[in-house]
Amino acid sequence: MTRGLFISFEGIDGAGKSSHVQALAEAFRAQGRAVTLTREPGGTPLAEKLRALALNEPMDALTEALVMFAARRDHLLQVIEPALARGDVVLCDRFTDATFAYQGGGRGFDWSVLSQLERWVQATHHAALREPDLTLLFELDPAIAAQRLAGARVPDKFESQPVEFFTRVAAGYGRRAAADPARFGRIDGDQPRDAVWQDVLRCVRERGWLS
Ligand SMILES: Nc1ncnc2c1ncn2[C@@H]1O[C@H](COP(=O)(O)OP(=O)(O)O)[C@@H](O)[C@H]1O
Ligand SMILES: Cc1cn([C@H]2C[C@H](O)[C@@H](COP(=O)(O)OP(=O)(O)O)O2)c(=O)[nH]c1=O
Repeated sequence: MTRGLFISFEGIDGAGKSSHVQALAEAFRAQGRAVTLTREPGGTPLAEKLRALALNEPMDALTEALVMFAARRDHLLQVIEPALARGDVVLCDRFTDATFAYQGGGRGFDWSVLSQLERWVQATHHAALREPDLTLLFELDPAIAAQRLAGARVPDKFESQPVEFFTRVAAGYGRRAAADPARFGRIDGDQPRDAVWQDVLRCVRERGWLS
């Protein structure tokens, strides 16, 4: 049976990841793979309710981290683990690196507490610590990301944060990538869309997952 694959997409808001999630799903389907396309926070009815709270209601950093991990636990058990067990390619728009980047880096919440929560939440019957096989990290100067987002959509609680917040978020992502470089494919988001897409394809192809 085909082994499941778990790929997450990360980056500060406005880094340009969204259109590539759908395109990568189509590339895998074109080669005969079943794809589960999902997102965090969210991906189940319960986790989508938690998403609406997390993205709209003011709350302290620990509450925010707990809501993110509660949503993640439900999503992992209901959607991600069953899909991986079927042999699907799971493409997830954000996963735990976002909690380290936003709640850890952005909000300044304790990194070691997040590591403990990660170990608790991501232990399942299938894996001692479920993590993506590959994380595509879209990197872009926060000032350029803010320019791209201006006028593009109504900002949520995170998107309306100042540029300095996203500088800290980006540093949080950098810290996660430095701790586990083999898991990360770092993509330069400051390129035309097609060049970014070619870099996405290269990261997946060099692992032998797409021809
Ligand atoms: N390579 C690119 N160059 C210029 N603008 C881009 C590029 N990729 C995306 N955009 C635009 O930037 C904005 C944010 O992109 P989006 O994919 O929604 O970012 P994210 O999902 O990372 O928050 C959108 O208006 C999008 O059309
Ligand atoms: C998964 C996750 C997301 N977030 C934030 C990052 C984003 O600002 C927001 C939702 O992500 P996203 O779906 O990328 O937003 P959009 O639909 O506007 O592109 O939630 C956290 O703060 N912590 C987390 O653990």
